Amino acid sequence: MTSPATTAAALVLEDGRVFRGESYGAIGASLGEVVFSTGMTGYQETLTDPSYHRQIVVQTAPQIGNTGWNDEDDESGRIWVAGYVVRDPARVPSNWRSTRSLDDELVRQGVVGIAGIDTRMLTRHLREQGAMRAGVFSGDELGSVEEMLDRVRTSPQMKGADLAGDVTTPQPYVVDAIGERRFRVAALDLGIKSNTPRMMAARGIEVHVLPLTSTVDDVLSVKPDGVFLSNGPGDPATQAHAVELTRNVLDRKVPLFGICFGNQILGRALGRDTYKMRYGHRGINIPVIDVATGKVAITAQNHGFALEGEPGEEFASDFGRVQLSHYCPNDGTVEGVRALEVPAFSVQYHPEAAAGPHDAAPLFDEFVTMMEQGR
Ligand SMILES: NC(=O)CC[C@H](N)C(=O)O
Repeated sequence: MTSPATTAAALVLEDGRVFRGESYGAIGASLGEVVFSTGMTGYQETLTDPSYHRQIVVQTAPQIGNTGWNDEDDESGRIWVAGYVVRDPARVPSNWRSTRSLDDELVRQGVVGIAGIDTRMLTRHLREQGAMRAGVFSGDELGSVEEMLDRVRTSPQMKGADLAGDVTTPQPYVVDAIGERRFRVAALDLGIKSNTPRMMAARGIEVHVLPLTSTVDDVLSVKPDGVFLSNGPGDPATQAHAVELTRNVLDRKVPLFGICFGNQILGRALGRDTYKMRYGHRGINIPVIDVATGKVAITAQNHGFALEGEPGEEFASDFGRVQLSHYCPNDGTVEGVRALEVPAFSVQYHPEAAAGPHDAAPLFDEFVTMMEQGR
């Protein structure tokens, strides 16, 4: 096999650091917030997770693309990452489900990437300096460092980014329950991953996925046994409408469950602020402690914002007492919130875990129990 000619590419960070490599996927320019993910598997799920909208993802796993691209693992209808940074792309993908190479899929979807990067050095830099704006440039877009840096420094920040509207479904749709329908859930789509309704459907839940602009009447017209707040991209501080909607749901005591962005929205609805973390949590082996039981779960995560507060802290809200129910022992970040007087809880991590460990899957059963008790 002869190796194809390579095209030079550069990753330019807002602080002036430049990493040179070769183009991977589409040739062109992409701008976004550069973040690293430590997952050793699941690159297809990562690439298609709408929460990564406007982010340039660095994979710390050195080899990417080994299992190609398949028709089953997408978490949404397209790749959402703005750009992609890898060390060593697979030359020959191999998997029984693979229908094409990752490289070809990135080209097909116009996603600009870069390969041959020392992703360990880059990750250490991001851990020290924090996630920041960056650009990947190749082909005609590869300019002088000054030019490229100027484009990076004039691109939008992640703090203050209002992005859920870009990824939400334009129209409501229904995911049928598998087997007998036991419950109906209204799921507010802030960037929902396909595996979430699937996990609910497997528990007899008919999921009505609703656009971000839905009103409380739209939600109630589903006659929901429960309301779900999904994951999603951007800064939770921009989501005033979702927060207000959540407050209306809490007022009516409809059981409510949220994941990731949904956790931040519920926390804000209960009066807590969110802040931007230095470099966030993205990976599939991140420990979380449940304050109530002291048990540790190994979890899949993808977040750059978090709720303020101390592990286990209790406080008064407009809806009664609340506890910050889960935290990450690595750094003390709040990873869950539970209302103690209305039926509502949420977690910052991913019980749908695609890819990832299944420790947290029972949270969907807890939502089911909450809906049973709500009847
Ligand atoms: N996966 C998510 O829902 C991410 C939530 C939010 N955009 C964050 O980065 O923290």
